[in-house]
Amino acid sequence: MPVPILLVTGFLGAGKTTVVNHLLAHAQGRRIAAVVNDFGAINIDAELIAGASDGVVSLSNGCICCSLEGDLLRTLAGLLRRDPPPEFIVIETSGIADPADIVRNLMDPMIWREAPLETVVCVVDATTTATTLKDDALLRSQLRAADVVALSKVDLVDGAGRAQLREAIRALHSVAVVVDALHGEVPAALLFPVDVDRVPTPREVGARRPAVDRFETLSWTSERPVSLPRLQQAIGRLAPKLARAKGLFETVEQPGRLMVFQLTGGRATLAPGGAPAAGVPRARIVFIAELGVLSKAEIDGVMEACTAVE
Ligand SMILES: Nc1nc2c(ncn2[C@@H]2O[C@H](COP(=O)(O)OP(=O)(O)OP(=O)(O)O)[C@@H](O)[C@H]2O)c(=O)[nH]1
Repeated sequence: MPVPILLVTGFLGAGKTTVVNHLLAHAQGRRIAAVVNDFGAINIDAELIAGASDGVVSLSNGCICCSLEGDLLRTLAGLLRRDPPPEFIVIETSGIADPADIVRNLMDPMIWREAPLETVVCVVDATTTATTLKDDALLRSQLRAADVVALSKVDLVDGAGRAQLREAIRALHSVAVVVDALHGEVPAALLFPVDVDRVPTPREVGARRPAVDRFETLSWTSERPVSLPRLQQAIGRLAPKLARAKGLFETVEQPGRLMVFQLTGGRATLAPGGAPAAGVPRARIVFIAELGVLSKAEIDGVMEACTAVE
């Protein structure tokens, strides 16, 4: 039986992991394997994915649309050799991935025969303005690859903003189904094929584009817990330069449990995470910025002050 692939794409921090987690939580007994690509050296997403019944494979420190494309194909081949193989495979791209290149690779005849690409979902942060969507080539490419556009964070915009964004999406890519996806809620029927005997049609893909390095990732780790008031100050300083940050760490205030830190679209949030794992640093944060905007020395300088003992 072919194993359908669901590709989840979308810009940095759009809400892809949230969509994947919602999907896995509503898998209704289906055996799903998740492949998660984080651009940074530390794959935070793999730890934030819960409930992939057939396991999570993490690909980090590069992008599966370019530097890690061979790793993706090898990973898929490995999943298909499992006994029993998964019933579905979900691939979460990194936020800087151009899905057109991934789609092209997934049409490799060997992969296509055993694991056809069924659906491409593009998660779009509903707070994105119509102008940004039109002006950003990467966002446009992510959108144009999609069968389904899932609007995340609809709770953060009013009806008029949402309507404008929907109109801009329709103007760029009228064939996609656009749905509101508050906290990742995309209807399963849009993602899982109803008719398992139907073979997906191969997709048209354009010529390969040269990879353009627009973002870089910097990782910071520490064996010491983070002080929350100091972190707040540090993020206040760094935020204007950041496209995205996320991390897992213990805090001075509540040692012995992990906090999940997220910064996207200038909004920082902190949520309780699981128990700290042995053998990994107590604090791990990945920062993503436009090339040349931030240096490792600056990150280290600002972040080390968050752990300094009085
Ligand atoms: N308010 C609100 N926040 C959301 C919603 N969906 C996702 N988020 C938050 O947005 C932040 C980023 O979500 P993720 O799912 O990690 O985004 P991502 O696209 O996987 O991020 P990258 O993999 O780093 O590109 C997290 O703090 C989520 O909790 C939503 O519908 N509403």
